[in-house]
Amino acid sequence: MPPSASSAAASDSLAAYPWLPDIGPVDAAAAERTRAYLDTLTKPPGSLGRLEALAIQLSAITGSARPRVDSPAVVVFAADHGVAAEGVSAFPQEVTAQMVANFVQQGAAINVFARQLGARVDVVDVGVASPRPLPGATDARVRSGTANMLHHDAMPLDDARQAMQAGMAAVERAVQAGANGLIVGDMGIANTTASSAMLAALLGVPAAQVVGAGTGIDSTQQAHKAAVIERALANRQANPDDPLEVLCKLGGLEIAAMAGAYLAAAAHRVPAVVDGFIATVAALTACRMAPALCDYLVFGHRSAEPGHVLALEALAAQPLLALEMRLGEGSGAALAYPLLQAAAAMLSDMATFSQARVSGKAP
Ligand SMILES: O=C(O)c1ccc[n+]([C@@H]2O[C@H](COP(=O)([O-])O)[C@@H](O)[C@H]2O)c1
Ligand SMILES: Cc1cc2nc[nH]c2cc1C
Repeated sequence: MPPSASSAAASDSLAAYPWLPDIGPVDAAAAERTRAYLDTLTKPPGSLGRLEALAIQLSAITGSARPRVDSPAVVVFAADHGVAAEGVSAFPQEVTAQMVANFVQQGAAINVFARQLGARVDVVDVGVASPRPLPGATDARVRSGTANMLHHDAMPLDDARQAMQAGMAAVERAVQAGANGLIVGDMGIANTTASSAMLAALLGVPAAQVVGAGTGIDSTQQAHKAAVIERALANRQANPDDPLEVLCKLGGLEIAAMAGAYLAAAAHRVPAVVDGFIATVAALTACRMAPALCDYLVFGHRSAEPGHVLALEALAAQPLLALEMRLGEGSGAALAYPLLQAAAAMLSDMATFSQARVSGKAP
């Protein structure tokens, strides 16, 4: 996107959503300098492929010739979904709170992958349907789960805004504590239903095209899930051109918090790695609210959830990994994170042709 288009979009979003942080365009000059510098390093030009594009993006985001991403933080937002009552998940709702306890006790996949990165995991309750507070989690609960979108709007505007602000606050804490990279994850039984409904509304596609197995439902259950979503879409009539309305009518509190987290990370010029399906729907929503955001996001992986491909295409995003994972929690983003570190190390540690006295390309 040319800088003028991007800054116009940024100020448009500020006018529409004055409570969002101001996000300027990424640093095109820093990106250009890194693009040129990469060709002075001891490798055939372009031979490190998409790692080179990633290094350029890290320079564009941070404005630095030597971007640093050595101190990542993981934030997992947890919330429940009223639509779970429709039998759309393979697991019962209480698993959300139980997994929050597992995150706190360091036993989940994201804890294991975060440890490999030396990153702390902040588990933020923005809407779990359980007694509060959840020991060891950050209590930022807006309400105890959304309403069932089949019969009511998932949440009022004030709740969505509060959840987005909880996401921003979590990033603020991480950045103040020294984080220079963010891995954002989700936990919420039935949140693939909410994400699928949002995506179908935003893209104007049938639910059957975006629905998948989630935590592991079979094809009959998937047909039921798609039918529930179609009825919810008909009942809610969300305006596809109003991403905040789509979030309120069909979304979730952790989805709102993730959207806020991406926006806050971009405002701090800190790269945020987007995880799987739910995370990408949150990113799409945030990018529709503040188009300048998109250049600040790194897409970690392509999940096995079929709607993820459509969400990525809508963002023109190319994920780094494709491991057939469908876990959430930020697990795919955490596994991709070492690629950001490799891209940054390439810029800071590789010798140039002249330093290493290696001959350049033959004329
Ligand atoms: O991130 C993904 O791509 C993803 C795909 C399928 C399932 N999940 C996780 O599984 C939960 C939602 O699945 P479900 O079947 O309850 O809608 C929620 O906690 C998500 O983090 C996550
Ligand atoms: C066990 C379990 C772990 C999860 N992590 C993210 N979503 C999940 C859903 C379930 C069911």
